[in-house]
Amino acid sequence: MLEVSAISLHYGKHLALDNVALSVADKETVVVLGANGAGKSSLLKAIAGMVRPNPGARVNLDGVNLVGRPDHSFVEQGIALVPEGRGIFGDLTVAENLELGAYPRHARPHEARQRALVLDLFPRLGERQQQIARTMSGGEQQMLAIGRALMSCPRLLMLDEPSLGLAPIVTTELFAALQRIGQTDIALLVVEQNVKASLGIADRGYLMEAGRIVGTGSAAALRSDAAVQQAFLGGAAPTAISTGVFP
Ligand SMILES: Nc1ncnc2c1ncn2[C@@H]1O[C@H](COP(=O)(O)OP(=O)(O)OP(=O)(O)O)[C@@H](O)[C@H]1O
Repeated sequence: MLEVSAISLHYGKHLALDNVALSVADKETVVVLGANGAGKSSLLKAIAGMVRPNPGARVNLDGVNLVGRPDHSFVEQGIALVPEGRGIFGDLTVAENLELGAYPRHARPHEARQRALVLDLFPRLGERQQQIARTMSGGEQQMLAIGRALMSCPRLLMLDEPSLGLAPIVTTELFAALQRIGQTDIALLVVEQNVKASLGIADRGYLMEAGRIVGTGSAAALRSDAAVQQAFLGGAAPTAISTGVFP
């Protein structure tokens, strides 16, 4: 469904993404792993149309290249990003945030259905409809951010560090909800420092280092890979990972 290729991105002279290629199949859950600064957030932003990669880049959704189109057309094509830091409207209520999520024209006819899906996934949002978003806990705000993204009827939901700053029990709850979303028609592309939890819900994964994809494999293969274990699962500092882990 999503085929990304030749994505290079400069911030001034700094090459943040170097010829990245990646794919996500229909209904698939894919995780992107990498140390801080590897380029994971930049990659999601490029796929969401929030930053413009270098000429020649392709973000193909069902064969249509979206690069160069205005950013709202990425949402209209069914791509939603829950950014790091959540991106909710803190001064608005839960209900208002969800309503704004359904703003894209294609999503409006499905607002009631999507709201039902969101409240089924996150019953707490139903109990807090009139609460001002910024007064909610971090976990509740993350649920609202995901709920707001779901209101836009995405076919591809991307999440940037959804568990950042959350307590372990809240993270468990969050990943259970993501797993349920992954069982629907929605494909997921997740960037996450919690490698264990993200590989637990993923079908496949990619490893990024210094702006490049350096490995890919099934979630099971990644989980048992020595380099991944040492860098992310064994308690060693998640610095650089060796290249060519999955040639
Ligand atoms: N707006 C920007 N201007 C300049 N440099 C940037 C900008 N955004 C990111 N960078 C740089 O690009 C590189 C990739 O950053 P990015 O945030 O994509 O990495 P990341 O893997 O998501 O890291 P983290 O896990 O720390 O968020 C880093 O070196 C970062 O400092």
